[in-house]
Amino acid sequence: MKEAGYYDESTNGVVVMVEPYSQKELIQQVVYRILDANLDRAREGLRIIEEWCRFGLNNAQLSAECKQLRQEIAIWHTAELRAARNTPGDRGTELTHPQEEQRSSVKSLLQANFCRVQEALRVLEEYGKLYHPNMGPAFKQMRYRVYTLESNLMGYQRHQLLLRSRLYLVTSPSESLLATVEAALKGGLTLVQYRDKTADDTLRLEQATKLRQLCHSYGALFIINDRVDLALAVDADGVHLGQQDMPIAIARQLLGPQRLIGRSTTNSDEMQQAITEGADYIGVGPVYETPTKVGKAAAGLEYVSYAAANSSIPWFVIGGIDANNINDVIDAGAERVAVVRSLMQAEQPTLVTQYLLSQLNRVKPET
Ligand SMILES: Cc1ncc(COP(=O)(O)OP(=O)(O)O)c(N)n1
Ligand SMILES: Cc1ncsc1CCOP(=O)(O)O
Ligand SMILES: [Mg+2]
Repeated sequence: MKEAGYYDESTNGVVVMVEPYSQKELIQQVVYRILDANLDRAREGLRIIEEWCRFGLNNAQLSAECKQLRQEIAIWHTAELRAARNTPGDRGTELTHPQEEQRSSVKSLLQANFCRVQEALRVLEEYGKLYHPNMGPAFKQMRYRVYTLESNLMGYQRHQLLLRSRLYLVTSPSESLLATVEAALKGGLTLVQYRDKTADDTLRLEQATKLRQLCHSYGALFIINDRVDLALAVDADGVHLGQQDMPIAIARQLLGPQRLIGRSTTNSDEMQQAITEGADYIGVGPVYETPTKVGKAAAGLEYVSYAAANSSIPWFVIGGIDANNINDVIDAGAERVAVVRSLMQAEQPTLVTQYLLSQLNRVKPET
């Protein structure tokens, strides 16, 4: 015979009951406590995610899936499991990780809570097998649903932010790469592409990792030029592919449905093909000839007007655009602009970002 203490809720205080327990009963109590704690943990984590889906994203479908999962979990939270609770005696409640106290962004908050929910569901799946024959399979299925929820939520957020983005900074090699990008982010930039055609992969990995962290800390999207492998390696939001780069279908297979794929286009055929192949956005240009892309002929303002009338997905005009001519491309129908030199060579990237955005924000978006 063993002794075990527990918290008696009926007296509303800490009462250590000393009762005779068999070894089997003692183990059962421990299993019940594990189930009770993890049922709470999974539901709390889902509630935190649900609040963002509801109030942050205003997305009824994602909110409903969180709610449905919470309700399915609640069904398993029986009175006998609740009765096994032993909060004052649980040393684990005092343990917090320093990272739990600090979150750098909503994204990291959501990721931490998805992690928490998935861990709790895994515990419920394993220990649940000792409680009821249906509990293990039920929680396994819920765990997979939470993976799908996470992927859908992250993909939805990316697409929403892409739709809201009017200005796109494509970087060029620079001594002050991070400082320039940060200055532009401070001005309200929400979309950045890392483009370095000559650096070796060690430097690309290092710079792309730092830029991804920087962009995400400002809530901005981070895209990699040309390289799907690099995009995956640094957990970027997507990749930008030219006509000579990897086909969209293969990139999609590698990146999955939730990351963004952009495609460069210089004419109507390339535009239609990019849309048919499932690009999330297109580059339209070069509108003007530019030293950043030597030898590439200008597509001109006519192609901008064509895109305005025909593109069913977000499109960014690119090539030679600056504060002096931005209103010409806007007049031709552009609502979104991508630039390299205008920001990378600006003395005050924050001010230039604010100016370009102020011009673009005068037009109402179609998509
Ligand atoms: C937004 C955007 N549009 C077009 C391009 C050009 O891509 P690509 O034709 O592959 O040329 P490189 O940039 O790889 O030299 C782009 N990068 N971004
Ligand atoms: C990468 C690219 N693709 C078409 S034009 C261009 C470069 C645009 O650079 P800038 O904004 O300095 O003219
Ligand atoms: Mg390319």
